[in-house]
Amino acid sequence: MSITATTPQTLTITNLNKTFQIAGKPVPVLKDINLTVKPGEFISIIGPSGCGKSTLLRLVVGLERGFTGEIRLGENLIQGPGVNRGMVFQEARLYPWLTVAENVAFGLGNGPSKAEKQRIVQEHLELVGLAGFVNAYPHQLSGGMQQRVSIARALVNRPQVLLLDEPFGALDAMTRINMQQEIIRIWQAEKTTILLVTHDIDEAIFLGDRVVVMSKLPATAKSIIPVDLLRPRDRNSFDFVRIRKTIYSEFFADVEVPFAYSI
Ligand SMILES: Nc1ncnc2c1ncn2[C@@H]1O[C@H](COP(=O)(O)OP(=O)(O)OP(=O)(O)O)[C@@H](O)[C@H]1O
Repeated sequence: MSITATTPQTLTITNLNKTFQIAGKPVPVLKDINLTVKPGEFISIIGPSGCGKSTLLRLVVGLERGFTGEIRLGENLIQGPGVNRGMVFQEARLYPWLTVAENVAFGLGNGPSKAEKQRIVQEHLELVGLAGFVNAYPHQLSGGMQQRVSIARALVNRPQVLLLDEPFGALDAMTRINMQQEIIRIWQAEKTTILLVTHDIDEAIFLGDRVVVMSKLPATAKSIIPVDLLRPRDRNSFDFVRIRKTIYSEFFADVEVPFAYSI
């Protein structure tokens, strides 16, 4: 059963442009990004290193200012951080001196009573499969378990949009595949809208309803490829391989590679 209270709304990114100042010079990073994400949709974002994928997520979560264009959740303009959006980073970023439960409770602030907090934390630890680790400390957990804690912490305020910035990048291959299945299970239970940045094209296809391929700087959303495959997905199926080929050619179309690739 879902523990998400609010129904997700459409996320609309319109004519989004972001320029950084680097060594006194303007560096346009994002150029005319337009993307409409349906409530509960899972979007994967891939693109060359340094093209602005993290910047895009940071703009949606409200951590980055100074842009032109609009980001809206439903009717509301996004102008800063808010509890309707949660973010998970590549490294779990847990407080080492707090227990698992205290780390998850941290995001709840002072609003709920102690008993209410305990209930919410327990629910979310069950959701990520860590109900038995309430009193453990981060150093007593594996990398995958730590990432589950950070996912629970990001979900604890029942966000409408969950932003995942290479959340499995630091994990070994087996744990990564396991976590991909876990995130699908959580997404299907919670029906949260998800934007995932990844460097792994197979991961993007395995997880996403659509894959956004960004260009090199200044980055545009140069193609948006629907992944019309039933779930659970088979990475070796003919259609998965077909979509992988399409994405590879989009991805490498404007990136110089010193080798011939074949798949
Ligand atoms: N706070 C900042 N100030 C100045 N420039 C920045 C800042 N943050 C990011 N940039 C620049 O913006 C560009 C995009 O960075 P970003 O981290 O969004 O890329 P990315 O696609 O997520 O990279 P990667 O795939 O390597 O993680 C880079 O050229 C980076 O130097």
